[in-house]
Amino acid sequence: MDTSKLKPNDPRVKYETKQVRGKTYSYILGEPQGPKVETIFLIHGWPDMAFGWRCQIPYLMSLGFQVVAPNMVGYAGTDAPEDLKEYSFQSVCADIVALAREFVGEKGQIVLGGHDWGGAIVWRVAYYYPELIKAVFSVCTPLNPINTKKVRLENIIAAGGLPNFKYQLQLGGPDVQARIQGKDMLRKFFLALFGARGPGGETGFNTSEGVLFDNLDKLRPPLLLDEQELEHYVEQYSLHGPPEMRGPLNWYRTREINSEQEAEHAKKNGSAMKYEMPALFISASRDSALPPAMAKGMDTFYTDLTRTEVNASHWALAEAGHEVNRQIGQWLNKVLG
Ligand SMILES: O=C(NCCCc1ccccc1)N[C@H]1CC[C@H](OCc2c(F)cccc2F)CC1
Repeated sequence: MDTSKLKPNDPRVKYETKQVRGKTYSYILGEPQGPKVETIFLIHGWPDMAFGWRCQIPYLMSLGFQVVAPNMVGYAGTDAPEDLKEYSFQSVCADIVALAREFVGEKGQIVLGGHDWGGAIVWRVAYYYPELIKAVFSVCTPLNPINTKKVRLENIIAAGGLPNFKYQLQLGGPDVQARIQGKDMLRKFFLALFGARGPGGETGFNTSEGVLFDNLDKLRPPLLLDEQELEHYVEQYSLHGPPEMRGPLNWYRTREINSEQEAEHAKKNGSAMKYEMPALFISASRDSALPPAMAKGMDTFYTDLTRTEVNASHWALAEAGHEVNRQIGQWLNKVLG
């Protein structure tokens, strides 16, 4: 079968919706040609959508997987509720479990993969619902152990910690939501986030400041997306009326909810984390938000962790698509036998 990357509205896959815990979830569904090996769920990050897995979906279908790639809460054809609790790790995990049960039933299992925020989510799903997960992998995002300390990100950064997370302060604030509205601004926003440069090499985003609004008008191709892909991101993000970025940005407004919920969970269940299922972590050598060094010490939480690396930026799924696919395929072959 043709394993080239999906185009926008590609006829090789289906575009469906399901009601999940009171929300409409839209997702890409890829069916294998022959007998189904397993069902695999792919969870995207920010500012992305199911289409962000375009290089992986046809490849995994060719290996015999049924592939489900949801647009996560707040994104594209999925609802963007007002209530921030709907964007908390525990709520998003429950959404994924409910959607997975629609495909594999009450006793079945899935293979679960994530990129970026999706990587943070898959580690949480595998922690809270290990019985559902046959194998789990994350691209770029290392494990962030259950966070029972209620330290605010502002304080960590003011103390000189996590400088590579400083952009998250801007994203959680009002500016990007207020200033990135309408198709023209969305187009400039995606030029910035997917690596377009100005005539003097200016960037439109960096991990210490976030979106650099003054540079947005200077940005020109090339970037990691081609023209059709860029338009597809703009179209899909425009499905939510202005302020189009409210849903995606809500993912940066849940730190306190998450730490409260995780402290509550830890009080009842302890905070020991041990992953017994096969796990794969693919780091991206040039990811400025999630550098490989952040994974230091993560191995101790796993009984069966495979660690690999790809030579790529944060956008490893598209930038190093073939290598990412090769590493996932090799690992799946090893763990599924
Ligand atoms: O913000 C994210 N992605 C946007 C990247 C934008 C970008 C575009 C182009 C170039 C560079 C960057 N991702 C989140 C994903 C969850 C992460 O939180 C979990 C977590 C911890 F809190 C602490 C330790 C490890 C850990 F994974 C925090 C980054």
